[in-house]
Amino acid sequence: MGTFVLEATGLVKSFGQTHALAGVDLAVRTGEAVAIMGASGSGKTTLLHCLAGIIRPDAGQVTFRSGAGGVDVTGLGERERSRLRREAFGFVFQAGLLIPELTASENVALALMLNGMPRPRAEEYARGWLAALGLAGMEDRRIGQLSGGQAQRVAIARAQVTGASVVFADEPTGALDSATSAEVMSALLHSTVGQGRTLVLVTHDAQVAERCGRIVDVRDGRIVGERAGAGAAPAAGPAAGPAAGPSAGPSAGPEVAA
Ligand SMILES: Nc1ncnc2c1ncn2[C@@H]1O[C@H](COP(=O)(O)OP(=O)(O)OP(=O)(O)O)[C@@H](O)[C@H]1O
Repeated sequence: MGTFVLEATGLVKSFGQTHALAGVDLAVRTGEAVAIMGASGSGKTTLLHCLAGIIRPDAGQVTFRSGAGGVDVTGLGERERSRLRREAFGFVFQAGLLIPELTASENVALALMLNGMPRPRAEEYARGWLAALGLAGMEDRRIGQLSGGQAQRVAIARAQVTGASVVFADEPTGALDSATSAEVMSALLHSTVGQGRTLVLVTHDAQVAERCGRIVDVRDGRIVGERAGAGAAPAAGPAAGPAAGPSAGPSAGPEVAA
């Protein structure tokens, strides 16, 4: 029924004797915020990495935009998967993985420059996104001169400036206090599902998970339960327009960088 922005079937992944994923099916609709929860070692990050084409499962399939014209992510070679990740996906990790020697705006602009956009235009887009995420005036600070929450908002800007259809976040609030975590989650949700994009996140934090529309529980490499969170359900139909998104942030799609 219908198409999914991501559809995983029968995912199996082992590391030596460890069965990290033991048969996972998961279908994600455009505009959903899905939280993956579970104990340490249950397979959450492995699942996220398979969905995002970072690692290849031993068995099973991940399809991006299933239905006509869907992309078999698991069938792609390393180069094509890397291109798909750069153009269609965005990533936010606990540590942010920002480059400390660069400024906030350079960190964000880099994502566009890797897709071929000239630096002045990339920096202009980056500044727009940073302003939209409440960081106006901090564009020229190096990452070490920002608070943890501010740095995470830079990471959110970087994940989305390319117009990513799906943002993957692994413990995006893991290092933050609860007030800052709530702010960062608001920024993350507003700039993803608020714009009709899709968010898939891994978290240990029940409060963070509750803000998503859907919570999936993983145990021993399997999905053992699923429930609705308090977050909004996705709008029916295809991606909503950018009306609800950060107006100052140009959602430069991958085609802009061509
Ligand atoms: N690259 C790897 N090499 C070997 N074992 C791995 C590797 N990646 C994951 N594992 C193992 O696979 C299992 C699942 O790991 P995964 O990181 O997916 O769990 P997780 O639920 O995300 O855990 P955590 O909440 O602690 O981050 C664990 O037993 C882990 O040790």
